[in-house]
Amino acid sequence: MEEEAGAPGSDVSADGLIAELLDMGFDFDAITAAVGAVGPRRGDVLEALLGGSGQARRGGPAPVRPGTASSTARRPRAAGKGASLSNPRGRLRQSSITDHIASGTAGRKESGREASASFPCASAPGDPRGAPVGVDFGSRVAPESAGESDQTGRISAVLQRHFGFSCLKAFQKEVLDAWFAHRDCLVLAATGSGKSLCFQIPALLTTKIVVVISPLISLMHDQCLKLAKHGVSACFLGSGQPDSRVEGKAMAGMYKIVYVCPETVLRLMEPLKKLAEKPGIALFAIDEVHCVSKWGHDFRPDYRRLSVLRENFSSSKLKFLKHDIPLMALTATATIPVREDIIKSLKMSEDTTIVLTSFFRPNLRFSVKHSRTNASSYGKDFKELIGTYNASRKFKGKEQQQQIVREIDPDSESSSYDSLNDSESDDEDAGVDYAGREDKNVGKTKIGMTLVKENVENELDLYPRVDDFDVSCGEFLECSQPESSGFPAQPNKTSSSECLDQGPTIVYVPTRKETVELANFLCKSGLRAAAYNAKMPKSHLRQVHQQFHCNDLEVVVATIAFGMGIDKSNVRRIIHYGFPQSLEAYYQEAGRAGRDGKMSDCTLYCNFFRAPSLLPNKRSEEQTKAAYRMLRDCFHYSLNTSTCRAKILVKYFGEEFGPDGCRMCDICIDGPPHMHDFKEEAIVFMNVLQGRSGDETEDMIYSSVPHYRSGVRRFGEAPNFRMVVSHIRGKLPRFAATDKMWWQGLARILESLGYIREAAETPVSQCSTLS
Ligand SMILES: Nc1ncnc2c1ncn2[C@@H]1O[C@H](COP(=O)(O)OP(=O)(O)OP(=O)(O)O)[C@@H](O)[C@H]1O
Ligand SMILES: [Mg+2]
Repeated sequence: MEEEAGAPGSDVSADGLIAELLDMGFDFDAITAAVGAVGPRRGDVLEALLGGSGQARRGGPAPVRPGTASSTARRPRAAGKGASLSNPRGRLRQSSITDHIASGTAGRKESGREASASFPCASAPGDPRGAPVGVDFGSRVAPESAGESDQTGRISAVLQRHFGFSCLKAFQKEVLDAWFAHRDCLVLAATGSGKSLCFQIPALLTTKIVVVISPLISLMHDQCLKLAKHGVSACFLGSGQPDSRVEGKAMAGMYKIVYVCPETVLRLMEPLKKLAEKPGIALFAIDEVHCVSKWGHDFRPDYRRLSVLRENFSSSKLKFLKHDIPLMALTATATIPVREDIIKSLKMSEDTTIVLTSFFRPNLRFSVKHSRTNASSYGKDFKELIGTYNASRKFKGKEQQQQIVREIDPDSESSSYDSLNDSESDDEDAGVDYAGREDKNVGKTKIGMTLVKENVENELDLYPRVDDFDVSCGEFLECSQPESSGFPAQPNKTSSSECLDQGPTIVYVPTRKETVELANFLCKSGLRAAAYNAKMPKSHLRQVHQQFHCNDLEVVVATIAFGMGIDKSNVRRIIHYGFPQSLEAYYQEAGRAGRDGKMSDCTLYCNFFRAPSLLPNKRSEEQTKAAYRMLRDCFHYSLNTSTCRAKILVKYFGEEFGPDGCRMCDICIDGPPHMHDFKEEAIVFMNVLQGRSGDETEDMIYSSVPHYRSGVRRFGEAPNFRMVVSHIRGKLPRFAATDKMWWQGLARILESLGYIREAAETPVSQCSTLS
């Protein structure tokens, strides 16, 4: 039987333990401090680390469900059965968090392969994949005949010298082994686990160039800056590249790592072939590779065309190549169908190595709350957040706080937010898209800069755009000082005040307009907040990135345009104020939190009736259906009252979680709610939906699934939800005082059980009885 974390006698070497704990998502500094304090006993170190998280939380924001989380959060999950995952080729067993906790995990075998959960700074003994396989190391490193220990030594040296890390994580080693073997590799590892290092290290082991395909300028910029700081020359190419000479220099091999957006790769095929000949291309890394798949949440058509890489850079096509140039495809959010689609679409080779780690993030605490998610609920929903930040700078003078407000909105006296309070008026507009609502305040809002009207038009950022960012500098040399490139040298040091000891918050909202509305509201409540959406001027977006990285902002209120790949260690809260587009998008965005391994909150505020109105109408039928499918998964996630949130999320990516939950989420803490019998209400609702009086309460047989609309009803269409509720409240006195939101919840439950359907969906003909 596997030993539980913290059990006596579960000691391993300090290096092995550090590697295990890194894999679990703990911060390196925290681990070494804990090992220093309590010695290299796994149980003691875990206790110290988890105790430390609890302490950190006591000093941090109030927990979502106060009072109960801290004690249970410290309990390690019992070692259950190791998670197994049906991976596309069945070659590798997925590691689970229990692997990381249980002792003796390294060396467990499955399917003929070692699923080592950890390794110190040396290859696992006897690992056949560690054998030297003719890597062309070029002039910087030893010749190909070098043994495995030399290989490990070189990696260690590079890791220490450039990144200051003492060990690779187990999965990083697996990936590098595949690269040494010239194999294509699909890397599926949790957000914040360190995927970037997998393709950055090869650039430092050879004289060849690493070409990285990445979807966003902001992401490329961020990574280039970090590389420059670590003494690695890099550049990015694409529509956002301000210096036309950089492309030529990159194709001449002057930067170790070249980031390219997918559109540009297609244009650069010929120069890349020359680069492959001299000085050579070590690998093509395709980051955020879920963008390849139509089934993924960030589908980018140009990613699909990246099959040209396998077609053109093989030894059969380019005679000077000894081996095909390996493809390394990486993502944190790919469901099983998406993985299959990726391998097929990119034409990855038959013997592609799939490196699969647990998607579980042990320090993320998930919860769901129900809300109107509009301006009328800001006051109530953000009270705690505002209190948290304001309290942390209580020693600051009142005068200074007022100045912040004046800076941000000189028109504060005319603000509509003055009227915001905790009242829960039964606003009939709640749940209706903002499109039809006039907000005179927004056009004249200032958030550190003047926003013009077109910045706040009510549109969704459907896909993050590649040119999402405006940069002044397009190349990043080893000697570049990060300051000169715009971002600070110490990105996680608080530069402006002590108020950010909690770490910042990202609030995701569905529409661009809301980014401005909510940011304005938070600014007026005394917080340092900024809006971020794709339609804002790029100079503003750049400023937000910079301030966010410098800890000058407490809250960024953003659409999906902000997030993918953002690697800031101390983000403490991710709030989704409204439904995400899919659970994949949700997990990706939530993954921005807690990258330092400390406890962080991921809260979803949902209004079941608002989501469909946010689906853009310019979609094909197929896209609309897919969007509904993804939304329905989000509904199920939020409607769930009995299964651990983390369990549902990792299951979505095909991972079995074992019998226990995370013991941190709202479900694990609060348990399932008391059951209520709402049969009478359900029958009334369905009767009215079908045009009956609603007074009959006996079981009814329906000839088809009744439909309803959440929007305005047109002639001949299914009844509008608002009318149904008005009818119930008007005609049936016992329901006169009922809340519309309550009926919305009931309707979504009925829908999830198949009793009713929203009219925009394809009708399903079936008989249902409520019994
Ligand atoms: N071997 C290691 N030891 C310690 N820290 C590491 C190691 N490898 C990577 N890290 C750190 O982990 C953090 C996250 O890395 P990275 O941005 O590559 O994550 P990611 O897996 O690409 O996440 P996402 O899916 O969100 O893009 C970085 O700050 C990096 O320095
Ligand atoms: Mg990444």
